[in-house]
Amino acid sequence: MAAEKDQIRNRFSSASRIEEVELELGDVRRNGKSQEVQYLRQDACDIAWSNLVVKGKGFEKEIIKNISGYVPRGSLMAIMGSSGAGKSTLMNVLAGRNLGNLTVTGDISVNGHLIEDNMPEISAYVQQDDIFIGSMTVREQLVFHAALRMSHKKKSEQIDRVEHVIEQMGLTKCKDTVIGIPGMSKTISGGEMKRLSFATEILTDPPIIFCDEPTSGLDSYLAETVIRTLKTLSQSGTTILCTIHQPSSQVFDLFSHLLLLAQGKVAFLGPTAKTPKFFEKMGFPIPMNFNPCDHYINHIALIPGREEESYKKMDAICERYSITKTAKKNMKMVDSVSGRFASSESLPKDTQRASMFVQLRWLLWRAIISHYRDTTFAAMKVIQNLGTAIFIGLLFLRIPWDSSYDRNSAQTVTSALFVMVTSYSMCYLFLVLMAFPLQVPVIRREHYGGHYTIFAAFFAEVLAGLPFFVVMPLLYTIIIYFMCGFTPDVNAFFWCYLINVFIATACTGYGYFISALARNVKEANTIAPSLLIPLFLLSGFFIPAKQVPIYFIPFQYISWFYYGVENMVTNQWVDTSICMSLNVSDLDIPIPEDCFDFSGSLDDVTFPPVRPEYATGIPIPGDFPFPTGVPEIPSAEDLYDQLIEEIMDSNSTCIIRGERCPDSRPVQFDGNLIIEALAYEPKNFSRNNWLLVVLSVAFRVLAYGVLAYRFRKTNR
Ligand SMILES: Nc1ncnc2c1ncn2[C@@H]1O[C@H](COP(=O)(O)OP(=O)(O)OP(=O)(O)O)[C@@H](O)[C@H]1O
Repeated sequence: MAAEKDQIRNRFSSASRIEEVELELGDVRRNGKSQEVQYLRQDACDIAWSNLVVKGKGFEKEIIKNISGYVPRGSLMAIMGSSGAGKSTLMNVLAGRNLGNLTVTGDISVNGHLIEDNMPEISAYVQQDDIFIGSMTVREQLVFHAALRMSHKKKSEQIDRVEHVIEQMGLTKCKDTVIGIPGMSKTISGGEMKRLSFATEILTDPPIIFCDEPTSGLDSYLAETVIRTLKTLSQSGTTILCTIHQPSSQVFDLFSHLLLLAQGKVAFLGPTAKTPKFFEKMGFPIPMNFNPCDHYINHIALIPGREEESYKKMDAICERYSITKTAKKNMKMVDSVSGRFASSESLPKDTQRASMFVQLRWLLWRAIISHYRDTTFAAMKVIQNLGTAIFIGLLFLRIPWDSSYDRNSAQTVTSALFVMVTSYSMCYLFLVLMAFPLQVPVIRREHYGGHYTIFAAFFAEVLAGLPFFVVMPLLYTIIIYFMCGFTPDVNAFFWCYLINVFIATACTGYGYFISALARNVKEANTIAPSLLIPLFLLSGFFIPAKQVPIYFIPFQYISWFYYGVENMVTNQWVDTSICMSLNVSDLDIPIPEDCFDFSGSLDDVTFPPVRPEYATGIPIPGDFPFPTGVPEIPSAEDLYDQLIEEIMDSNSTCIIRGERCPDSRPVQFDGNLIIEALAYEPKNFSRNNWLLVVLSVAFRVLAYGVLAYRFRKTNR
């Protein structure tokens, strides 16, 4: 015994804490279970909490009702209770996580140091749900965490640690397997996921580990394996607290300590070995061949229909516990250690946050893997883009590089421009909405774990996405531009591509913003249409920009549809000509012979200008959807009418000014008329391009702001 204590004394830096170690050893011995000695690590931690009261924000009802407790270093403690007893709430409060909706009063100390909001820095928290970036392999997940959380160590040490943890958690078989996304792609098994969660958290060998339901979803063998691993860790001095639901007897036997919660109160807290005696003294001995956990829970459960009786029984058990020797000893420990030191700065830190450069480097590495490794998702993105482009091309098919627009084809091309911008925006926006919200919970958890800043995570994500937004628009533009026979001009082609890039970056920025507002993919996809439709309707295609009601003007300012469509229409039609066929022989009125000699250049009669009333393309609300938005080019008959009027009025020789159409059709008129009819303005071209760039940045800044606000420290 003396030798053991000496051994511990040598390993343990703070001599003043030896009595507690002795107490722990005493507890182990008194239960007569084993000769095992706990060789405590240098940075081992004991946890105490006093007068802890927890309420839901805005609720009067207390979830945790003024409880105090003490967990000695090196304990493996099970927190048990019936459903709704407050286990997860207590765990979250002790771990300092997920406190956004809770009001907490009371003190929590580690080694006597009062904890404020720094528990995450000195502990690991294995949460119930295993969330990862699914396109990483098991090993990459650990290498990434080692790089960020052990940046103060050499690379070789990090890799050694990764390999050690892989072996320790039995992940060797699947170390190079891609983790996968549940419900979307093939994943490693549930047990492997759980072990990977543990491996990720124990990489840095933290002195305290919180585990929320570590065995949920595991079969009995795996559950025992996981708890056995925790047992080994605790034997080296790590303090581990687990909420757990009715473990098997074998698994339960591995826990050194038990905390039973009964509707927010302590029904028992102490060495597991003392629990049977306590219940026996209460008159509830464990029946033969009965799982002790089931027995304990049965006595502290809130039974539906017998609530009053259940509460009375719970109160009796809690009161009885409070006068036991175990409770008194606990209280003594709480009183002696609680808040002994005001500052907790000297406590061992689990994680050393890497520099911003290291954070960005590794986050970018992960984001690139996440964007481009998942071949199914990448292929889906490409197919979606190219498929949409080909569909639009086929729908508005024209001879490529054909400059001879007639009335119909001018309308078709203008519609194609609008459809190109809108469907392209939708494709890109929903790609972000399908992918980014999946990453947000991972970012949230890792940010709260202190591994990196939201800024680094978001910036890396944005950077990783950019190549896609540059390359894909090129393919998209090539397909549509040629299939739809847009204006045959190299400059115009490159502008069309560039505008598509600007639109892609603007609409994906909006996608990031919506994703930042939502809690998951479903929510993001639910709110997206209502945030998108106003911007879509304000593209200027349905209602000319100048007729937008004043209260919608702010939406118009942030509508990339408006800037994008205006620029696409301008790019296509500015200073181009639209040729019309005029069949002179069809006319049944006398026209001077020379009237349609198009070879001349007389200016006596100008070709009738298309008067605004001819540009009847101003949308009619009832005529939704969009093709009505295309200005109606005046028909040849309309033009004849005008022309003949002019001829009659002027009584002059009738020769039309201008050049022949390239294909010998007689009349051409200015494409600017289409721009005018839609109330777009060519002079806005560069302004719009700049505004698209500004929107791309502004939406991303906004998305970052929302994430930073949602995941602020006080919301942890
Ligand atoms: N933020 C909150 N606001 C209001 N009530 C809350 C809040 N969080 C939890 N509760 C309530 O507190 C009680 C305890 O919840 P908690 O999740 O801690 O129980 P639990 O013991 O972990 O239950 P289970 O085993 O079913 O997960 C429940 O009645 C729950 O509805």
